[in-house]
Amino acid sequence: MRTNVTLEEALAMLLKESGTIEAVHVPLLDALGSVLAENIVSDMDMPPFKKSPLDGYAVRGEDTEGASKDTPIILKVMDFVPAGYVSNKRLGKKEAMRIMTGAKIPEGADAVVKFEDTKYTEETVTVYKKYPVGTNIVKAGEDMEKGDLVLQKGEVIDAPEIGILATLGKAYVEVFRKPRVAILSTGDELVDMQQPLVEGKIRNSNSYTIAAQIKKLGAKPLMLGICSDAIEIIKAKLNSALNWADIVITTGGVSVGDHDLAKEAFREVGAEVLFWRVRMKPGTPIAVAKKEEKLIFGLSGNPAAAYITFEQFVRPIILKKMGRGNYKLMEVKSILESDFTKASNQNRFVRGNTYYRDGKYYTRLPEKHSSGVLTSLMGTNSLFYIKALTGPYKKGDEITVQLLNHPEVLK
Ligand SMILES: Nc1nc2c(c(=O)[nH]1)N[C@H]1C(S)=C(S)[C@@H](COP(=O)(O)OP(=O)(O)OC[C@H]3O[C@@H](n4cnc5c(N)ncnc54)[C@H](O)[C@@H]3O)O[C@H]1N2
Ligand code: MOO
Repeated sequence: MRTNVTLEEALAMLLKESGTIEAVHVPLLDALGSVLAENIVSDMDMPPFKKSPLDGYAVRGEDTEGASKDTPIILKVMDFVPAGYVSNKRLGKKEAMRIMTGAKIPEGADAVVKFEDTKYTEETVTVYKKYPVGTNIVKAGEDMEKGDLVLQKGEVIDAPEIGILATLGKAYVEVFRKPRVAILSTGDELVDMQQPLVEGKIRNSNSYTIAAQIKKLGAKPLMLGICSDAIEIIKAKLNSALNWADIVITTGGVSVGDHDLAKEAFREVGAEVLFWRVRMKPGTPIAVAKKEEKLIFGLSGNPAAAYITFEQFVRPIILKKMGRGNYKLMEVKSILESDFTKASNQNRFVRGNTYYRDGKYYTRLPEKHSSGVLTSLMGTNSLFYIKALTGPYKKGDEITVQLLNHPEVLK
């Protein structure tokens, strides 16, 4: 087991130890937020036929030859083609068909004139200028052609990709399975919210915060509830978690106290502890173990430390398992809105609320910074990343922040 590793060493070790999960077939909408595990090749032209981009009249370009304001040309309207229907007639000389946006261009027609540029009756349409062949005709395959590699394995499926897959009739798609992540909160002081809050106890909040963090990434949380500081119970819970989950998270019991049993429990279920303690604040005592392909993250019980270490270490592993190539948090330069005078002899992550105004980011800090304080995580959309041995920082200084969510744009 390694101890007191740097942030970079810890993350590199974890990324090396974890791969991508297997692929599964899921109904199209369930693929939202997942990563595609297959290449998608179009088996058709889209649109499948030449279509009109306008409401107007389908004509033959050559019939409009010589048309002008003073010498308009009158064509005979011989059919009507709404979208979704086809005309079984063929357009002949000096003929036109009334056509709606999205309808298939009838045989014989090679241009479309929009309503506003014509004068029309039930029987005739008058055209005032020349429309060269191809005017206002959408080619078959304008969007995608048969044989096109439309989406590639590894792409993240967002709303537009869902639409493309629907266009191609993919009711099911192959994606990397969403990881199952079990959460176990340890500590004799914990009660769940249904239980009475007797003296000396506090309610378990970590399981809920972490389940929400997991859900936000598109993975599947399983809350195993709370567990007292008793090695046999922790072991039993860990074993059942390892049966189901791809990743296991515990909180509490990773420090040096008499009841800090997490590392011992990890070893007793047959896992190898990769490291314990990372040179960062908060969350220093994090321990990570590995059993077969599964990582067990032992996060600090302190709510803010658990939240921040999840973002630094668990988030990238979940994303990598989901097949995402890019799992780094975006870093931006921002202007600090208040002083931060605490000495930082190691890397530190400070809760921040970053917003954007007139082309610049600004970051506000909460009043309380203790890793046991949950309420100052409220509104945290970013982390002020203080590198070891830098600072103190003053209001107005340019700082580096990691963005956890999109900042608000203020006027
Ligand atoms: N002698 C030392 N003591 C401590 C050290 C140290 O280096 N030497 N490190 C401190 C630091 S830093 C941290 S962080 C904590 C980490 O402790 P644990 O991970 O063992 O966590 P616990 O002691 O179990 O809990 C810490 C704190 O958080 C509360 N907690 C725990 N679980 C939950 C939960 N599910 N929901 C809400 N709150 C929870 C718990 O009651 C404690 O107050 O160790 C320091 N000590
Ligand atoms: O490492 Mo701890 O989370 O600072 O209180």
